[in-house]
Amino acid sequence: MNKITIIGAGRVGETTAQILAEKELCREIALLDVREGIPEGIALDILQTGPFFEFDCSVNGSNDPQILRDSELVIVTAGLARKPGMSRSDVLEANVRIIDAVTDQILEYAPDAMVLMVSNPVDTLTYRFAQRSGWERRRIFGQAGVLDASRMASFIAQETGFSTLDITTMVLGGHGDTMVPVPRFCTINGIPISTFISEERIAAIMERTRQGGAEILALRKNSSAYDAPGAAVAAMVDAIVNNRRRLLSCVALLEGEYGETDLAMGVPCILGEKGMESIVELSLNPGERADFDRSVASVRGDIDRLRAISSTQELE
Ligand SMILES: NC(=O)c1ccc[n+]([C@@H]2O[C@H](COP(=O)([O-])OP(=O)(O)OC[C@H]3O[C@@H](n4cnc5c(N)ncnc54)[C@H](O)[C@@H]3O)[C@@H](O)[C@H]2O)c1
Ligand SMILES: O=C(O)C[C@H](O)C(=O)O
Repeated sequence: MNKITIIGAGRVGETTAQILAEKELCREIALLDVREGIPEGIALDILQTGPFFEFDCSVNGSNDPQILRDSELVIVTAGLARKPGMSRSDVLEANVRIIDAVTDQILEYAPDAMVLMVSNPVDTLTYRFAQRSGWERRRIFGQAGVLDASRMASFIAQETGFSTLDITTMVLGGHGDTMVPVPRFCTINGIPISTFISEERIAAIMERTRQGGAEILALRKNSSAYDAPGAAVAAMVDAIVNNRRRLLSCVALLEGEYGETDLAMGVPCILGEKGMESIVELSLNPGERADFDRSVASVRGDIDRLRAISSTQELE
């Protein structure tokens, strides 16, 4: 891939840019932010790590949205992060205004790009981008399940002492407290985790996964997570750039899959050079389906709030 632009040169944006550069996932990385000097400063700083990490792609920053021109992929990390005690949905109102502004810039300067949404609440903002852009859904997806699955894998590794390299996990649903870790689809080198971990401990790992973002936020205090989120975004970019057609849990627009429409949420997707190429429909058992439905209801609650915010904005 030639050019990737990251909108929002904050903690997640900066970490993502550094990893993309280190992995040389494109020839040009651009950072766009509203804070004066910051995107230029971060870009220069990352560029100067090139001799150590042996990359030679360019890294540029700007406050000018024209930097989006020629981007093949745009990663959106602009917006407020929650503070301790808040849910991700509590920043919906502030972030929808930012995402609308960013969407209009993408439509103007990078109308042929793919968009990877990261800003929270990510399911609802992915949906918002889709509504406002009217783009085909394969070009629009969000990051949530890759991060949540990596958290779950880390907890399973800690529990069992086995290598994370052998651990496969799957987390579906909305990226909030109702997310759906699915232990039936979690294995250690193909062997179900229930072979090694008791039912009670699996339940504890599922709950810790649901609270994974809040746990980091409580410890870091003034910052939500950004190291693992940046790595999760980079894993999705790697799948696209190298056309790996990986099966990853991504936020995707549902058009009848899982019996849902007019909704974006975490489901297993095939991610490759064309973007979100298809959604894989898993057969969920009654308990998993009930958890999934609870998550659907939660994301739909945010989408209803989104509609209320939109109509208020139209009146302003
Ligand atoms: N989906 C996930 O898994 C996941 C993981 C981590 C963080 N997040 C979310 O990502 C977002 C960013 O988190 P962060 O920790 O990097 O926050 P941050 O405050 O460090 O960075 C946000 C950046 O956005 C910029 N910004 C605001 N309005 C803008 C605009 N209109 N155009 C361009 N830039 C703009 C700010 O100036 C700031 O630099 C938050 O909403 C957070 O909740 C999501
Ligand atoms: O927890 C947050 O608010 C940030 C992000 O969604 C995360 O899961 O780390």
